[in-house]
Amino acid sequence: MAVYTDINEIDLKAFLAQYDAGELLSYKGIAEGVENSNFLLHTSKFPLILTLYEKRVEKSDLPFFLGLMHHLSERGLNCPLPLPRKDGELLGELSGRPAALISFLEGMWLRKPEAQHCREVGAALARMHIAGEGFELTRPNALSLEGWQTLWAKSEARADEVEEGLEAEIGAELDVLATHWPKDLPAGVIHADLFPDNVFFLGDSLSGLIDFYFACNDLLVYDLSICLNSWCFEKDGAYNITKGKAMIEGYQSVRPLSAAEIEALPILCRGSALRFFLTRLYDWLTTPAGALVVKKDPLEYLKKLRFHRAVTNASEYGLIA
Ligand SMILES: Nc1ncnc2c1ncn2[C@@H]1O[C@H](COP(=O)(O)OP(=O)(O)OP(=O)(O)O)[C@@H](O)[C@H]1O
Ligand SMILES: N[C@@H](CCO)C(=O)O
Repeated sequence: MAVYTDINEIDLKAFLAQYDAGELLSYKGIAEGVENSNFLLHTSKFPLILTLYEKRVEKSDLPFFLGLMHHLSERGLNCPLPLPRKDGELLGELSGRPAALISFLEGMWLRKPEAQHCREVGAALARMHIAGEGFELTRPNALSLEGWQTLWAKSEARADEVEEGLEAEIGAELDVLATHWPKDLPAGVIHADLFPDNVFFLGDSLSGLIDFYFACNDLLVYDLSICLNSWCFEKDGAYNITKGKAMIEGYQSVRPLSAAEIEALPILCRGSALRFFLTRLYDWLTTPAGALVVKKDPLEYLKKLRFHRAVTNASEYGLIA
């Protein structure tokens, strides 16, 4: 359960009084997620999500995340809208953490997405990339090449505890990625964590995207590689080419990829698999036993990384030339 910071009713009522949000009727912690503490609030006016920002979120990045949700929402993307306080600020403080209220989005995330859902996610991702144009703030990707090196330095010495030989394998992978990472591809605002639990559906229709707390400026097609990794593999570790093809077609129905972007897909998929392997590995090694959070398996992403390493051509993802 991701409630790292607890709140009490008195503090919450005082916090809420800074907003034009009505009277508090009820609140409860939300069990999902691993990054921040989330609560569902019911007030006399509307339901709201209260987020307390935890370890991996820099306070100085919050204007980017909250401003981006506002920007995307104004451009017609269905995503949560931060509620301004009476003084106009989007960010407040509760229980010693930076905190914000955002609108509640109807829908549920899919435990077993199918190809048709992957197609919708691809299209929604491309719409987000286009809607992000013109956003005036920028934020470099803290979890790209340099950030991976920093994370790795913190886990490297204990990596072989997780699987024998990992220290050498990941060290070599980082070198390959540093040498071959593409630079001159179309860039813009990316979501950077568009996993199934961050996409809501009502029935079979996509109803919205949430959790913009890794959003940043990076290569647009890198974001697609994150979605291929998180949506298009089966539980047994096999890549589902039907889902991959549907996702890429969905994306291209809104924003066609250039030849250079297509060519870069295998290396980008390797990078994004490594990114999630590294954050999971770090959490695996450092989260204390008994913490109220479900740790995610780093080896799931190691298997994906190995799959991508063997890919020689983007057509293996389901792309039709
Ligand atoms: N705007 C929203 N509307 C409805 N439910 C929401 C909203 N934001 C968050 N939630 C609920 O809270 C849960 C956790 O939210 P979120 O994914 O932002 O947390 P996180 O800790 O950042 O998670 P992650 O592990 O995906 O990074 C979601 O799965 C969803 O159930
Ligand atoms: N989506 C991430 C967690 C949030 O960074 C993962 O599954 O590892």
